[in-house]
Amino acid sequence: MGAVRQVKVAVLGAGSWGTTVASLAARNVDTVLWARDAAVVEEINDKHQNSRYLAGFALPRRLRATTSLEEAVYNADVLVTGIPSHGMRQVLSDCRDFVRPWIPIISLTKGLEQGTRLRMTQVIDELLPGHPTGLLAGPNLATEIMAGYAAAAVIALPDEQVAASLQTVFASPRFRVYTNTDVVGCELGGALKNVIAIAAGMGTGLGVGDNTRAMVITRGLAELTRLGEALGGDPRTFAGLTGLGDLMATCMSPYSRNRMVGEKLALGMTTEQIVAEMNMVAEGIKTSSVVVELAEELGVPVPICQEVHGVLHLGRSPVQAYRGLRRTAATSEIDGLA
Ligand SMILES: NC(=O)C1=CN([C@@H]2O[C@H](COP(=O)(O)OP(=O)(O)OC[C@H]3O[C@@H](n4cnc5c(N)ncnc54)[C@H](O)[C@@H]3O)[C@@H](O)[C@H]2O)C=CC1
Ligand SMILES: O=C(CO)COP(=O)(O)O
Repeated sequence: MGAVRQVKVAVLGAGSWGTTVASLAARNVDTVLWARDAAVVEEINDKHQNSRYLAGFALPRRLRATTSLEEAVYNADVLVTGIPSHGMRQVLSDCRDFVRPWIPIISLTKGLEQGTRLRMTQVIDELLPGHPTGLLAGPNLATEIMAGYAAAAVIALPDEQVAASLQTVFASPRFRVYTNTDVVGCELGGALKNVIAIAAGMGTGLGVGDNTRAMVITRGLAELTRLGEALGGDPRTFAGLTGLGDLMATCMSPYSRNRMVGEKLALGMTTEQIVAEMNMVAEGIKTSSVVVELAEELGVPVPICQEVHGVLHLGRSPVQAYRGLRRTAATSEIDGLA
């Protein structure tokens, strides 16, 4: 993939992040963005904007959009999927007849599939077997990237050379793209941090102190690392951009949708009310259930995720959740299990 300008990229999903990554790629290579909504496609092609998801930002003029999956995908050299986890399987299934057999497929999604409990690259491997499959992740709040703030991400694929060949597709002077071969660790970091961000948001909403929030973030990292390692991730990955880095960005930023969900729960809203008034996805809501199931099956303690799940899905209150966390026994910081 040396002659990068000749590479054709298809990005599926024109939400905040799909549109942002397509905008990054369009500055380097020929890029087409697939959206299911004709009005979104029309606005991107005619006005170079996506006001529903990225209001106020100008998109590259060379970025094209289409509602046709076949048109987006049939001659792509790289397929990028920015569909929320609950819709990924269906969209992949709809486009599998058009995808060329050898091309890399890169997931942008930070969630686990309900029911199957699969990571998104596993869902891709199931529906489109035989492709080099990986992901792009890191502390990357879409609106900050669009506004031009510097950031870094990781492109993770099992083959280092394929990962390295894709760096230039997404990178810019303000967007550093590192490589990693630990797909499992990078993918789990991105999915699990969303659940901890809901806990951090609840803390913000309840008015806890900064020390308390730091405790939640740090012990959240311990939880994420423990479960991630049990599921096959490299412990070093969780201290990197896709683990600690993304956890910090998401827990600290008022732009994070997951943190916002936590804040609204603390104000007394129910999960159903919050989802009903959101026009974007907060993956941590669904992923919290999968995390609790996986942790129980593997015997890995995840007290913070369990409290978040309790508030989101079992009617516990955020105050009860924070009281519950205070009651968790403090054991050895490094080897302890809670
Ligand atoms: N927004 C951000 O800053 C970042 C988001 N992500 C991840 O990227 C993924 C996508 O998130 P966003 O673009 O932010 O979400 P969004 O809520 O802004 O947009 C979601 C997009 O997916 C489409 N969609 C929803 N359900 C669908 C379905 N069943 N079938 C087909 N299309 C469907 C929507 O029409 C919309 O275009 C999520 O997993 C998120 O965690 C990752 C990094 C940064
Ligand atoms: O993953 C993200 C930043 O890296 C975006 O987080 P939210 O989905 O919580 O907005």
